[in-house]
Amino acid sequence: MSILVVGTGYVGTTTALVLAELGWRVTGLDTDDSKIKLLQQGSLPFYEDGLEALLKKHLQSGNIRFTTKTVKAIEQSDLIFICVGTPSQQDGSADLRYVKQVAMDIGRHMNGYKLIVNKSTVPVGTQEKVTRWVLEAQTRTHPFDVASNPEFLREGKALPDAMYPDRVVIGASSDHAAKLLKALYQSLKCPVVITTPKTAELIKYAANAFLATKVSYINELAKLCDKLGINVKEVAQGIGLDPRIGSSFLQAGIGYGGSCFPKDVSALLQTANEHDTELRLLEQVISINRAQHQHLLHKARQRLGTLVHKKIAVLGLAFKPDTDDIREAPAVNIIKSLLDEKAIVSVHDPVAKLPPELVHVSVTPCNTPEQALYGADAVFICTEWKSYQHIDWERIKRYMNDPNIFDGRNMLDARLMAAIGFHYQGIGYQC
Ligand SMILES: NC(=O)c1ccc[n+]([C@@H]2O[C@H](COP(=O)([O-])OP(=O)(O)OC[C@H]3O[C@@H](n4cnc5c(N)ncnc54)[C@H](O)[C@@H]3O)[C@@H](O)[C@H]2O)c1
Ligand SMILES: O=c1ccn([C@@H]2O[C@H](COP(=O)(O)OP(=O)(O)O[C@H]3O[C@H](CO)[C@@H](O)[C@H](O)[C@H]3O)[C@@H](O)[C@H]2O)c(=O)[nH]1
Repeated sequence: MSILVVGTGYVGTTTALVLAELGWRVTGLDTDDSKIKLLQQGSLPFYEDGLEALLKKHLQSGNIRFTTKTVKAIEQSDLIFICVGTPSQQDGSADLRYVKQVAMDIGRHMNGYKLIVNKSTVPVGTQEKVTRWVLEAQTRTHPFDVASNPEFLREGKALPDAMYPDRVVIGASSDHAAKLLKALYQSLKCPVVITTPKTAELIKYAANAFLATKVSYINELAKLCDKLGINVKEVAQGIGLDPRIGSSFLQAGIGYGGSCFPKDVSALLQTANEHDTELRLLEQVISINRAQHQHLLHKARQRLGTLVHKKIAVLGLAFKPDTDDIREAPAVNIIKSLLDEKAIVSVHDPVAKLPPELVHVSVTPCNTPEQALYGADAVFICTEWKSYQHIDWERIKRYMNDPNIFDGRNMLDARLMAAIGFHYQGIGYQC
């Protein structure tokens, strides 16, 4: 079976490499020439631990190759994964234009049976749309199936998540398609949920919306903890030990970001709207999250009186550690608010870069955290990079103008920081 993966972003590249590791022959296709050139040379177009070694291994083994030649790639494949982006539109719904383009390309260049598998996160009913788009584009009739196979990997953990998934979800409308996909994944040794395409599509949104709800729930509780002088981390531990609740996604902070939770919760709400259904809980999840980063700014304003002309060091730009992805990163909103309030901002992140709209404004990008912290009136921790735990805080305190830490990820030890002489505040967590 010859496999084509269309879209070589975070999901497509990981999928292609894991399939290559499982022994399949895989082609990665992208319209972005610069990404393909990098991949052909054995370099990743994004930061993701462990993937580059696998890329080099399978370029050598011959299990993987990359191309921008759409027609040839489609003609030579039996199984095609769609892994292109599905960004938010103005109204919050998912933009399916890239998925449509791929479906039309496949239809136009089909030369025999193809199993088309959609891995992009798409609204319920998209499998039917893809089927229609392929049919409309066909110039000669060829049989095909369209299945839904949502992806659950996390950035920063993409390789282990894809190699050892908790489950594989297959939404297929034919036994043939379900059997082919089951066979493809059989060596993964995890539960396989075989269902309808619509159910598979909803499972993906329901999973992300549930996890986002957990985050907004603990963030709401953290606000109460602040008022009551209670440590939210202990509350999270105390409730998380109940297996019905579970300990994951109970880390309070400045809110969830990234390319998935914000857009997927909005898209699910939009689907509900289209079907005259109110999802009031999810409306609140979104609104809590949108305001969450303000909580940290509020604490700083209260402590410093004003942020005007205060020197603020922001540690961490990425929406979470171990990735360079800054899509919907809370740090970016915090920096924009700081600039609006005329603060002087310096920023450090081990891998992520400032977005273009913040490059030519008065934000100083720094190569080390120490550089960012020099002369600062306060530090805002926006991403819990492990390396920030290893900063020599005692030494750095001497170089700060005013030793204030506003820890948006509750990553430092409040008591230790206070003992060193810092004024330390986390989210629902302080000394
Ligand atoms: N990033 C994640 O952690 C993650 C996890 C699970 C699911 N998802 C979902 O997977 C999908 C892809 O996400 P991503 O983060 O990998 O996106 P991405 O933006 O990193 O990559 C998408 C790629 O598709 C390419 N592309 C667009 N149109 C194309 C076409 N016609 N032909 C060939 N290539 C084309 C783009 O050039 C880009 O390289 C989205 O629906 C997302 O919601 C993402
Ligand atoms: O206890 C927590 C856990 C997460 N977050 C934040 O939530 C966001 C999302 O984190 P995470 O889920 O780890 O990252 P993603 O890579 O966005 O992965 C999510 O989105 C992917 C794309 O759909 C899915 O495949 C994954 O299963 C799902 O976890 C980040 O900003 C985190 O900082 C918290 O604030 N507190």
